[in-house]
Amino acid sequence: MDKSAYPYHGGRLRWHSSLAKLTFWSFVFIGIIFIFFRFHSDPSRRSLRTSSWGGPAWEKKVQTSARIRSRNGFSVLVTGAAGFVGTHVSAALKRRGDGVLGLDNFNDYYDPTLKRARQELLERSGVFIVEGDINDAALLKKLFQVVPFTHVMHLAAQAGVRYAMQNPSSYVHSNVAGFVSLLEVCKEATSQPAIVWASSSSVYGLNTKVPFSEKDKTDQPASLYAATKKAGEEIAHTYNHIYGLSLTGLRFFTVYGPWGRPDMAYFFFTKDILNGKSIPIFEGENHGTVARDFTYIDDIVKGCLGALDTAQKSTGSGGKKKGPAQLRVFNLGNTSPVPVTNLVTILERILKVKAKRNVMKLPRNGDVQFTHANISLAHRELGYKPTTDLQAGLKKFVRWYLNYYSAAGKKADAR
Ligand SMILES: O=C(O)[C@H]1O[C@H](OP(=O)(O)OP(=O)(O)OC[C@H]2O[C@@H](n3ccc(=O)[nH]c3=O)[C@H](O)[C@@H]2O)[C@H](O)[C@@H](O)[C@@H]1O
Repeated sequence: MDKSAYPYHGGRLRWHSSLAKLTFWSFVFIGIIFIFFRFHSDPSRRSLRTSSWGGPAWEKKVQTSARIRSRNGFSVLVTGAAGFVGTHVSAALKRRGDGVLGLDNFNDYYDPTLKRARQELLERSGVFIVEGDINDAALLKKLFQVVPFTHVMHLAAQAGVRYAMQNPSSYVHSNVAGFVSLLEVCKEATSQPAIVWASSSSVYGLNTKVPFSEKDKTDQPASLYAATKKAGEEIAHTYNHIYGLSLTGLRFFTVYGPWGRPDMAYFFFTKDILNGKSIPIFEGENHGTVARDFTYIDDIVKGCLGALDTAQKSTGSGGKKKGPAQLRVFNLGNTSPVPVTNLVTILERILKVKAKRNVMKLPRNGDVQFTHANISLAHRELGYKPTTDLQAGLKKFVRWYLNYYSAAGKKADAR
């Protein structure tokens, strides 16, 4: 057929096809822009996205959750309440009659489904978690207007040692800026709360003298994570000095257990062993042992409660210091380091599956070769005495893991 005999028809076809092309390329363009903003946006901004808050119904929920139900009980704001340690501490405080209000930004550093499941667990025991970021000063101020918190258990943080190389700004955002934002609001309160917060064993960095003691220097952090926790300790000193805030930092040593963090080795080793995947096991120079002072969550919770119970009142009010206030730092470890290879052997025994071990040199990714806590100070001052060894604690973890991931058909979306 001679196409030129039908010029109009041919033009229409051409017009249709160019319209289709235009539409197609517009979608591609919009898609690229969407992907760009989804994956390249500043993580700090991403986590600042908060759900709506405020209004009489919301305030009532906040007040009810924070209401003290025991004699001499506390009213505690728990930041990072949907996190691993935050969930356990919130539940324990609630159980003994303290008022507890949670705050969490539910970011996607690891599977947020797990955080939502922890939230459900807490909600069933009467703990409400406000969805918001510690950098949101307006939200924090509002919370302090609604509830005169006696204590803040500050556990919100960007955790994980190795991830700091991938997303450094998230550490500065949460562990430095977020901490300052929280302290700013606390110091302004008419009745300043006492603050207990999570530092880390990683502040001991490249130290070689063991066990690590609070008296040791902490000026050789091996990761940005450790550096931000160390910065937190210095910031705590400043706010204590200028504003009279009572501050207690707890140096946690590799905390593990049920409802744990999927980015941690014991957790994803379990997942990978069960899936027949090989696991990378780090070793030091000349096949040197890499070991951790793994500490069971229930022991850590007891340490946290001990710290809250012995925290003295802040002395300032409305941003003005009235006198010297308490400033403390404690190691909370198990004080019996276990080589990572032994951790794997224990998991093999519990899971009844042989691991595919891929032993490799400790990468330069922020990891240190060993940790070991001296806990005599915490024992003396907080009555802290860990009672769970790694074998017993991992058994409890595996029981929870199998139950959690089989029960709801949930996928162990560990990393
Ligand atoms: O105690 C602490 O301060 C820190 O404890 C953990 O950090 P880490 O001890 O490095 O815990 P994991 O990431 O679970 O690693 C445990 C051990 O397994 C080793 N590992 C890790 C990953 C891997 O692929 N292979 C491997 O052998 C690490 O070198 C380390 O010795 C937490 O992730 C930090 O948030 C916390 O602050």
